[in-house]
Amino acid sequence: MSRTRGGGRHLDEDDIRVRARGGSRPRTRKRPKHEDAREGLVTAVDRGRYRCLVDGVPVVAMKARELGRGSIVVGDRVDVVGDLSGRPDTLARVVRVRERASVLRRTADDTDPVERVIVANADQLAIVCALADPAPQPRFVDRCLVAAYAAGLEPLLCLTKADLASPDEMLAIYRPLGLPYEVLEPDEGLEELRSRLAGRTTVFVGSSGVGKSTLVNRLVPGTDRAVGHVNAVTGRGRHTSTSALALEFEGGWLIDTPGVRSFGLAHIGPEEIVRGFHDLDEFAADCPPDCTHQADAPACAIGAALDRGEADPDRVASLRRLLSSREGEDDSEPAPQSPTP
Ligand SMILES: Nc1nc2c(ncn2[C@@H]2O[C@H](COP(=O)(O)OP(=O)(O)OP(=O)(O)O)[C@@H](O)[C@H]2O)c(=O)[nH]1
Ligand SMILES: [Zn+2]
Repeated sequence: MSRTRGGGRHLDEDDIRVRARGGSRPRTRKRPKHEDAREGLVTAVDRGRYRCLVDGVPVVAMKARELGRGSIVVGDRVDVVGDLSGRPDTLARVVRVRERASVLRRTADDTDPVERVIVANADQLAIVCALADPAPQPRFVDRCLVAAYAAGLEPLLCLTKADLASPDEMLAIYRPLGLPYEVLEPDEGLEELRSRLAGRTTVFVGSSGVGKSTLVNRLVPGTDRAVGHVNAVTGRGRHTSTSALALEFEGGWLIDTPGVRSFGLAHIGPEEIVRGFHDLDEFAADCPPDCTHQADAPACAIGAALDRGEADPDRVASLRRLLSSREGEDDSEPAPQSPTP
């Protein structure tokens, strides 16, 4: 039972708005609890339409009015009612968003007070960074790490284009963080990476040209078409404007984020970053309120632990670098190799 008034004609955004505002809605027989709702997973969002996988069938849905302004994002587990056939020109309704196990957020830049949830329920953040062409951007990686720690996602560093340059320098920077990482070449197998992705929900982020699409395509062949030419929500032939797209992968999900080039970190406090450093977090409990934990912070307990030889200097340097990554705005330029004390 499609909600179209005029039969199975093409629905567009205006149709929906008109109908949602319209006063006479003979179709709504009240089903307050939506007992017939089925659970779905949101795999793409495009201008008020949600593509949901419901019992293995991709269904396009709109948001039920009763949900108000709350956001629905890729990765959300939702309850869906209405036409769940998945046939063209049918439109179901999302009536509930289930509690999220995690939310990955961003702001447009570090001063933007409006934070936006990009993806829900992910558990891993694959940070794609090229070793050359474009030059590695540790600053971008740092900001992604901060976003991952704040969201409670496990970071996974994917260093691409290893055929062009050595990973040694980048690995030296990130080794103290104990990150899982993958060094990737175009002609080498992806077995280890695959095993790290299987059964999990992984968000891929990367700045332009680092080879993220190439990598996602190698993992899930055929996504090029889905992303580039066919609208991921409606399946129709026009370019998509989705900001994220979930692809099934070996018992889990890969979530590509074509529109996400950087993370504004305005919404993330220093505590959330320190929380990602389990070995330093306990020292921080003794810091004065609003401690910056930087080298010049008075009475910083992390600094004191460093002086006593109880904190790992490389870890402290990494923490300080991540803390200061909140202060800049521009992700796009390669980071100056700042020698952190
Ligand atoms: N040498 C080399 N080139 C690669 C590798 N991976 C991707 N490339 C090339 O790098 C360029 C950018 O790759 P994309 O996969 O489009 O990069 P992207 O990160 O998706 O960037 P956008 O398309 O801007 O989102 C393309 O010309 C690829 O062929 C690699 O491992 N080695
Ligand atoms: Zn401190």
